[in-house]
Amino acid sequence: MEQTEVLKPQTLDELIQILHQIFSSDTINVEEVQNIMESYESNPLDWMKYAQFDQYRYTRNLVDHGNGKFNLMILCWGEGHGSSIHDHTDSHCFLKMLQGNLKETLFEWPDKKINEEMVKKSENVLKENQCAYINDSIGLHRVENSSHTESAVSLHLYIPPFDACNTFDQRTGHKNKVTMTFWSKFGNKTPFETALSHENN
Ligand SMILES: N[C@@H](CS(=O)O)C(=O)O
Ligand SMILES: [Fe+2]
Repeated sequence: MEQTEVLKPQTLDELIQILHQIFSSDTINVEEVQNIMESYESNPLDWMKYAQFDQYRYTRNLVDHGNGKFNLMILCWGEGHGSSIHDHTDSHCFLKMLQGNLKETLFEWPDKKINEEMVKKSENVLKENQCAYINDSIGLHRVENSSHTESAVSLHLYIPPFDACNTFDQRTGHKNKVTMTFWSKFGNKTPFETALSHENN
């Protein structure tokens, strides 16, 4: 344990190795993981093959499935692309910037009984190499690349993995379960039919 705290991953592969070590035990030290994710200095040569964009919306590209314990993926955000407001299915979620900036807006969980505009808690711009953390007890979020000129790339770590989440209507707080899909896995584009049968967040 002590050892991993001082390790600075030099490459994405090294970061992945460290994550495998850390998650071989069942306890999660959020701050430790956040520090390690942050200490990796993004090098596009490490992650280029996973950075596959779509013209219309952000893509989710699987990098490593952590022996079933975690999912590590690279999300590619074109200009103006954003997510809906969503939860994280009781998982831990780490979000590290690899390129560009993303705006994260936090929301409170809506009251199921009342139909009203959701309450914004905070807004934060995530910059290159920064690593944010969220889980369902912190709240819900929306993530956006608000730039009209630059794309953005982020590295997401989910423990445990999940493939469905709830999205929320900002005006009413109504939720909707959606299945999430991978645009590519391990650098290979997902076949069209498989990708089509699911929705993105
Ligand atoms: N949690 C989202 C991305 S996010 O940046 O909110 C997802 O896994 O698609
Ligand atoms: Fe998210």
